[in-house]
Amino acid sequence: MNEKTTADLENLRDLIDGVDQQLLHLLRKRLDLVAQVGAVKHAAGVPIYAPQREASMLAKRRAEAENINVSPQLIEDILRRLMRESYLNEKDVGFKQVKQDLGHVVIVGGEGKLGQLFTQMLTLSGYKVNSIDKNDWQNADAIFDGAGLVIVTVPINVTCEVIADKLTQLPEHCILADLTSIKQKPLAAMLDAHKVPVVGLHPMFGSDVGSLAKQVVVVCHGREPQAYQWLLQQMEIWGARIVEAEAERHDKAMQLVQAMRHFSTFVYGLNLCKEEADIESLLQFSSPIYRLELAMVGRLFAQDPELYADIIFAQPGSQHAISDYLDNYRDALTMLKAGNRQEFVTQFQRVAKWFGDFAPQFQHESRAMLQSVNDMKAG
Ligand SMILES: O=C(O)C(=O)C[C@]1(C(=O)O)C=C[C@@H](O)C=C1
Repeated sequence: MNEKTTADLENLRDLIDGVDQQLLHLLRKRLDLVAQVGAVKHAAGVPIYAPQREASMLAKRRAEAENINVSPQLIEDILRRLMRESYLNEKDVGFKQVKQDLGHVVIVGGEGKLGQLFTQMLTLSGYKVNSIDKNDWQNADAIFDGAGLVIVTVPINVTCEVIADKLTQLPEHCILADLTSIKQKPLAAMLDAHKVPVVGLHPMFGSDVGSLAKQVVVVCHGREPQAYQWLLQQMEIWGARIVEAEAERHDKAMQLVQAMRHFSTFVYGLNLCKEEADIESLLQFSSPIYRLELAMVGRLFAQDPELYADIIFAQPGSQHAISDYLDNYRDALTMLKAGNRQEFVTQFQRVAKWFGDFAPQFQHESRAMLQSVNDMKAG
């Protein structure tokens, strides 16, 4: 670089620094306004996530961006990231307490990660929350006395046992709920153990989400839904999207959404390990999609094996789904070994037709993800 180029670049970079600093101050200003919105929402019990406001705001900003020759996607990306920050900040002010005369909440398994998250959210909403864990059962009577809501969140393989053995003497009007990732058996166990309000919940997210905004909670109704309506409303205030489902339909979907997905990820990791793949080289030669794939596989092994064993072994039906997958894999391998390229193209087209409009939709969604994977690269 000659001297003139160096000087020109330096000048321009100084100007960019100035603009970035202005952006920083504008961000501070926006965060302060959002904090005020949080306080207003908290007082009125308005949900943290406002989808209509988001949609209309994004549409307006996109149109304005186009008018001044800024990419609409750029402003959308920035605003979506800012709104993620809003969810976190608005959460800190706390939430309106929907049910003020509840009595306290007991979380069975409150020391677990999901238990801790629900403890945090309920506490932020003004409820008194007690936890009962493995070593506390000798104090059970005192802990449950006066409880208005009991939430069970213990490992799947002991859930029904804990419900049947320990939760048959709850206070009369207490609501019994669980957070297990399968629903038929725990719901049946709860209905059996407890004669009054019962509801099955499945939070479709990990405990590290930060905020519940836009996160799905599946609700399988048990008994006396009017008694726990407030709980669903409370979760909506936290930003969650409530999806009602029959326990059977939910469990069937989980065979694919959870059991088969985690099992194939597990086998993928197992295969890399047995083949002694060199992760450093894989990273070096990764395309963004492969980087994302490695992240998805690798993150599994950063977590608790017991949790995934629980999910994978929870339903015998999952074995059928996984076994069908293996059959299809084998057939596809036979096609590959036979060098049947035409058959591959035919099958590909068949699947593409079956995906229909979802295929381009998923391509569009994954493009944004791949770009952020690329953005994260440094050095
Ligand atoms: O306008 C609101 O209701 C807000 O909470 C603010 C805000 C934002 O950051 O602009 C954040 C979350 C909502 O989903 C919508 C918009």
